[in-house]
Amino acid sequence: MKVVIEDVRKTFGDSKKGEVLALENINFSIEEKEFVVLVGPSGCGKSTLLNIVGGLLSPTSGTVYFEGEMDKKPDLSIVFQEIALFPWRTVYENVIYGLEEKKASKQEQKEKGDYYLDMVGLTGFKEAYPKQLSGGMKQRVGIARALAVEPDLLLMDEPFSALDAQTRTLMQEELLTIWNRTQLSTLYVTHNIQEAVYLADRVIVLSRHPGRIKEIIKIDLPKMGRDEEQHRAKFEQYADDIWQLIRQDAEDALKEL
Ligand SMILES: Nc1ncnc2c1ncn2[C@@H]1O[C@H](COP(=O)(O)OP(=O)(O)OP(=O)(O)O)[C@@H](O)[C@H]1O
Repeated sequence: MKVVIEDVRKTFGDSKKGEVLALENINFSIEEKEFVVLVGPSGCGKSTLLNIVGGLLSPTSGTVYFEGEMDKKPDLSIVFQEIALFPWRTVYENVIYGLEEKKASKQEQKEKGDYYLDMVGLTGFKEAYPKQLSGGMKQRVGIARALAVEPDLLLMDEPFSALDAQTRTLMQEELLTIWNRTQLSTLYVTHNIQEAVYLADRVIVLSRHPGRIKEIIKIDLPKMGRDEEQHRAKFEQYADDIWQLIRQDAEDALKEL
C-alpha cells in the first residue's frame, strides 16, 4: 500500500498551558513493498509520527493519504515494544485473535494461524501460554498476530528494544526473512542506527524540537546479507553518516534527561 504523509504538523497541549510542537513540516511517502525506518534521538517525535500514520493520533494539520485517498481506513497492524499478549490465551489463540475479531471462518483462522505460527518458527509452542515464553518468543507471537490479519501496512514501534542484544540481532534477521516473504509496506521506528541500516530501504532521519525531517537516505545495499564482509565498509559509512546527522541532537537530548 502506498502511503503519503503531507505537511504533517503536531502540537500537544494548548496555548494557555504551553504548547509542545512535536512535529513540523513532515513530508514523505512509503511506497508499495517499501521498508521505511524512522530514526532520531529521544523525543524527536518518532512514535508520534507512527501513531499518526496508524490513526491513533490526529495531526494538528496535514494529511495522511492511503492509496491516494484521504479518508481511507487502511488495514494495518501495529507492533509495539511491549507486546500485550492475552495471558489466558494460548500462543495459537493469541495469533488468531485479529481473525476472530474480523469474523473469519474457523477454517481461515486455522489456515492462517498455522501458516504465520510456522513463519515465526513457533509451531511447537502452539499450545503454550505467554508466561512460558521468553521475551523474543513473545515478540514473535506479536509479529505473527500482526501478520495473520494480512494487513496492507505494517507499523512497528521499537519492537525489539526490550530484548537483549543477541536476541535482538536474531530477531532482526528473522524479521528480514519474514519481510521477504510478505513484502509488506512497513514503517519501523528505532533509536538504533545499525538496526535502521540493516533493515531499511530508506531511512528517514528526524531532528528534535521540533521534529523535522533532516534527511532521507536510500540504503543502496542488497536487502539480504547486508552484514556480510563485502558490504561492511558501505554499511558502516551509512551508519556513520546517520550518526553525524543525529549526534548534536542526541547530545542535547541527553542534557535534558
Ligand atoms: N501526549 C503527549 N502530551 C504532551 N507531549 C507529548 C505527548 N506525546 C508526546 N509528547 C511530546 O512530543 C515530543 C515527541 O515525543 P515522541 O514520544 O513522539 O518522541 P520519540 O522520538 O518517539 O521519543 P522516544 O524515542 O524517547 O520514544 C516530545 O517532546 C514529547 O514530550
